Order: sequence, then C-alpha cells, then structure tokens
Amino acid sequence: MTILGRITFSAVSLKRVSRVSFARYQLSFSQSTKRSYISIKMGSTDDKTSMARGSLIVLEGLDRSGKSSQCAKLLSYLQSNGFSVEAWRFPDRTTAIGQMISSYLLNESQLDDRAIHLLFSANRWEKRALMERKLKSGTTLIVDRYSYSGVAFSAAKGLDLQWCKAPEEGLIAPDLVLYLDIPPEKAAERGGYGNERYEKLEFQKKVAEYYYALCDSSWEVVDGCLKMEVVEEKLRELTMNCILKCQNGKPLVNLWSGN
Ligand SMILES: Nc1ncnc2c1ncn2[C@@H]1O[C@H](COP(=O)(O)OP(=O)(O)OP(=O)(O)O)[C@@H](O)[C@H]1O
Ligand SMILES: Cc1cn([C@H]2C[C@H](O)[C@@H](COP(=O)(O)O)O2)c(=O)[nH]c1=O
Repeated sequence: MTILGRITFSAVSLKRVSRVSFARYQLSFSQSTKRSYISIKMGSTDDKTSMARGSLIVLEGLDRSGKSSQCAKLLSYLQSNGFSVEAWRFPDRTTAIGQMISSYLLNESQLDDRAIHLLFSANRWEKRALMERKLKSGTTLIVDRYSYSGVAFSAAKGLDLQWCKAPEEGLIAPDLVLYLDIPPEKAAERGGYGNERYEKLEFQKKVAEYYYALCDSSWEVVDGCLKMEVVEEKLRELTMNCILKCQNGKPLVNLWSGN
C-alpha cells in the first residue's frame, strides 16, 4: 500500500470525500486536537484499477511576486499533513543545461533569444520522464515556474507566441496553475529586485501582458499583494481541492496539444 496523504476535512469537504471510490482506496479516520484527517491509501502499482496520482501544481508570476516564499510554505504544510510532496523549480540550475541558463540570467554569457528559449524548454524536457514517474507514484509536485514563464518571457522579447509554445507541447499539463498577480511596479519595490537579466520594470510589464494571454481553465489568479499569510491560506485551499481531484483519478494530459 502507498500512503498518498491525509486530507484535513470540514463538513463541506467531507461531502466530496464521501464520493471517493471505496474499491480503489482505503480510507481511515483519525483526529488530532484541532483537525480531523482522512488517510487515503492507494493499491500497489500492480493494481491496474488504481488511477490515483499526485498533482502537478505550478506557481507562476512576475519576478518577486512571491512564488518561492509560497512554494516553501505549501511544501511544509503538505508535508506536515503527511502528503508525499516535493518542491521543484524551473529553471533547474543543477543540470548542465540549467548551468548555461543560469550563466545567461546572471549576464555572464550572451545567447540568441531563440537559443535560450529552447534551452529553457530542454531544461523542462530533461525532467519530464521523472516528473511523470513521481506523479504516477502518488507524489505531488509543487513547481516554481513552468512553461508559462517560458512562453511569457520569450514572447515579451518579441518572439512569436505560437513559436514559443511549440517546444512545450507534450510536456505534462499542470493540474493547477497558481498565478500570483502583482502590478510590476509593486514587484519592483520588493527586496532583491534587479539582480538578474529580466528584472527590469518595462520588460516585466510586457511579461505580465503575455501571462494574461496564457490564462486557461487550469489557472487560479490570486492577489499577490495580499499579506503573505492570506495568500498562503488561499493557496492551501486551492491546492487541497486539486489534490483531491487527482486522487479521484483525474487523467494526466499533455500541454497545449490542441492549440
Ligand atoms: N505577500 C507578500 N507581501 C509582501 N512581501 C512579500 C510577499 N510575498 C513575498 N514577499 C517578499 O518579496 C520578495 C520576493 O519574494 P519571493 O522570492 O518569494 O518571490 P519570487 O516570485 O520567487 O521571486 P523571483 O521570481 O524573482 O525568484 C521577498 O523579499 C519576500 O519576502
Ligand atoms: C522557467 C523560465 C524562467 N524564465 C525567467 C524568469 C526569471 O526572470 C528567470 C528565473 O528566475 P528564478 O528566480 O530562478 O525564478 O528566468 C524564462 O525566461 N523562461 C523560462 O522558461
């Protein structure tokens, strides 16, 4: 048996949980001083009826919108509630491709706009197989930036939007994109702004326009100017709903195959 995680429930969420198929899951109930939990266990990978999986949850937003802070908070919340969860980020600067990207972002090297776009995409492709294995084995991934950053930042340089999307096709589509919405001027006031290549106000304004053009049904737009704790609470709720749907067998699909 694989323990997928525990769900904090209220009277409302319990209704949803009660629809979980008992053929596929074992549910067990426990109570702590403040909260009640349902532990959901999934059959082994040999069990062909088992479709429960982890969720792919992506945080997106302008530079300094609060993504990394919120990823860390979400990770520790899910871990402390017993979920199998990992935090990822793109670019993943630990790989050989990631190091080329990092040197470009730090203005230590120069690259053609299309070449760096394809490197960012390749950096996601080199993690795709691992991502699929993790999700199918029940691990939820909280990912700091993904293909939406790839397209929004390159399109803001003037590259064609469809051209930018093409190399992303076939990557796994996120189950939920949490977009932290913040006016570029406000982001520029936050600490650490200006250290890397793209942290320039006029450029970030264009990036914001392309982000809005990419918004689809997987997106939830959250006001990134709210207090950190308020943002945190909103993200928790959206994340828990998403995790439940994936545990209920929501299929994995690929990004942008249809448009
Ligand atoms: N809701 C908030 N209100 C005020 N300050 C915030 C809020 N969220 C984050 N910050 C602060 O803004 C700064 C940037 O936050 P963070 O590093 O999480 O953003 P980011 O989106 O990951 O940035 P980048 O994309 O540039 O890596 C940090 O100093 C952080 O403490
Ligand atoms: C994934 C990705 C990112 N970018 C840009 C966005 C940011 O300006 C940097 C990454 O900075 P972080 O502090 O490590 O988040 O790179 C991009 O242009 N294309 C991409 O695919």
